[in-house]
Amino acid sequence: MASTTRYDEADLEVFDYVIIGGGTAGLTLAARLTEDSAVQVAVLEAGEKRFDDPHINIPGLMNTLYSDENYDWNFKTTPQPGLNGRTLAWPRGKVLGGSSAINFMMVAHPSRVDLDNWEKLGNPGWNFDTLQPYYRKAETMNFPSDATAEALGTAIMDLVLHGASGPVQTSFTESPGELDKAWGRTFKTLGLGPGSDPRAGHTLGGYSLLKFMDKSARRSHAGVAFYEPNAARENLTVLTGAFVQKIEFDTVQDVVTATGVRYTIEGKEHVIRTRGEVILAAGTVQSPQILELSGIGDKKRLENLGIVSVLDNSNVGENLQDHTLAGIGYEAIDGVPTAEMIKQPGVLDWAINEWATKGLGPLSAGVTGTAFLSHDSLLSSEEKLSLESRLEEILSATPQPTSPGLKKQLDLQKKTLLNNKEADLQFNFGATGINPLAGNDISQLFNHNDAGGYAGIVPALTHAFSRGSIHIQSPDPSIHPIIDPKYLSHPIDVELMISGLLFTQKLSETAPLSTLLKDNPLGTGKIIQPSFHVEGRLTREKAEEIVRSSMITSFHPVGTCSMLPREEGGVVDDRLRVYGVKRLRIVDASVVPLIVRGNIASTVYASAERAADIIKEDRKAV
Ligand SMILES: Cc1cc2nc3c(=O)[nH]c(=O)nc-3n(C[C@H](O)[C@H](O)[C@H](O)COP(=O)(O)OP(=O)(O)OC[C@H]3O[C@@H](n4cnc5c(N)ncnc54)[C@H](O)[C@@H]3O)c2cc1C
Repeated sequence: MASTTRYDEADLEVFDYVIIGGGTAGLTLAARLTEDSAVQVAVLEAGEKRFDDPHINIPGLMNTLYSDENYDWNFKTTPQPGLNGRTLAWPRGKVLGGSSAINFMMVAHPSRVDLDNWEKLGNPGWNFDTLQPYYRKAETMNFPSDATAEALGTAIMDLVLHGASGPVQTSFTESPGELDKAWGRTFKTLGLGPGSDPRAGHTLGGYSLLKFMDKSARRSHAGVAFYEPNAARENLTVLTGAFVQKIEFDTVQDVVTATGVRYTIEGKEHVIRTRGEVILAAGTVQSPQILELSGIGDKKRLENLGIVSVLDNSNVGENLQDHTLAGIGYEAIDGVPTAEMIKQPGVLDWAINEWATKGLGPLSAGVTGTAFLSHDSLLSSEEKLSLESRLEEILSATPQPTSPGLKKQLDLQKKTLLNNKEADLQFNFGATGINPLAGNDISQLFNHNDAGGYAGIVPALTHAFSRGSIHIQSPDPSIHPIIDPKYLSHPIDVELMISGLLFTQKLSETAPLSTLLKDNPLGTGKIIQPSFHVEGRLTREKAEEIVRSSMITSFHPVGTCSMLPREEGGVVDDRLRVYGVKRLRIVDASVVPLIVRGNIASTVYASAERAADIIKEDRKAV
């Protein structure tokens, strides 16, 4: 039985806005648009409302969410030639709250250059300065206790840059272990400590990160942040278990206008109508899927599937970009707490109790550290010279993009890459081992059979050069689209991932982290987790093998309905209106035209906050 609000009545109403997808962006929009009690909003969400579910709420249980159809759409990529032909799992949240309810809860921030690039690509008003207030608007940052602040070195946090009254709660874990405390200090030893709050727009270096959780270490996601406090609003209707099939249009004298949405609930078909707009917020996989199912996309592709073309735009589903990661576990010395301790009898029950009663313990932690580094700071000066000449070589040898839009994007990316003040890699850190074979089932990512406890150091690309696509393969909405990210199809991505893995070795050998990790008895550095089969030291060749055999998504796909000029790859304009259709917008991660560094949920919230203001302005102007 679907847990719904007034779905039986919804067919009879006509709404000002019908939002497809009650996820990160969709619920942000719904909350902001219904601040005006005269505006009627309906949200259609295929997943259910699971606000009291411990699997969602307890940070350390996040791995139990993946591959489970109660939470995850369970998408898979096509076999990836760059990854030895492997097929990867692509988790996406199928629950009220969307992917914010199943993500790793890491809070990150793009650089000024990242966001200013959006404007340079032809989107006036989308830049660092215009978006910065919206990051604050969405957030309430909870300061850590004095002891935690001291242990984690959070003095860099600048109150002015954070929100104090927004719906989404952010906090630090109040139970840092020895490894968590060592992370930021290790970067300081290397002279790579951050000089300012990561939100300043230019910060590089390693630090302990904020998580999307409240003071009691409960996950703060779009469902509990934006929907729960507003659930009683008369003008907000949220239908869960509502699976959208397609958008309905009226076409009069070649003018196509969105008028409603067809969806099924418990197998029965319904149509919900709007006098205003349909807003697609189904995420990077399903926003292009729903457009194509509705007849918006490449005409030939759709007609081959028997779908009547409503609007020919071959940009739909293209420009797919993602972050990718491949990590290594280094063995912790005996007695240093790691996630593996949960395997001991009785510890899980104790840990759940610690979390439930005090918001503390190992389950309140998860990923605790991150770092943003330019390739410039990764290596010795000799290695750096060799890498830089290789980068130049690869960049000039790689075939140039034929589309003018992609050329503009890659030119901006090259500038970022060659700018030593911009990050090329993110390094994530948690006191846990990693399963190198978990690519096809993320629920197994932290499950491994190696004896001992580990510290996982996980480099991730910040600005991948590879581009892929997502397209439907059937007119049946229940058939998953074809997801082909073309990982590592650009050789720069391979080079950077290799450099990232090599740098993990350097980190493991730098104090204080090094003092908490076991030495290899053969005198070859620290002990790398046995499943990675590294004998002796990690070399470039071995690192490439690990990248190709264990690299996975970093879960941040964007770009499939890019906000760009149409002739340069765009699906929506700078007011997020779908080109060629009236009363249809897209607001979610799919509109991001060029991927930004780090975890993107904060950027999705900020963009949706800004989108709400744009939509309100446009409503006034009518
Ligand atoms: C495993 C994982 C880990 C991540 N870790 C982090 C992290 O630590 N930090 C971070 O900042 N970001 C992280 N991210 C990324 C971030 O969470 C997402 O980029 C962001 O939440 C996407 O927001 P969205 O609004 O675009 O889509 P979503 O939040 O996914 O919302 C889309 C919604 O639309 C619904 N929907 C889709 N199709 C239909 C349909 N046909 N009918 C009805 N409803 C539909 C979905 O069920 C979903 O609720 C992670 C993501 C994942 C999956």
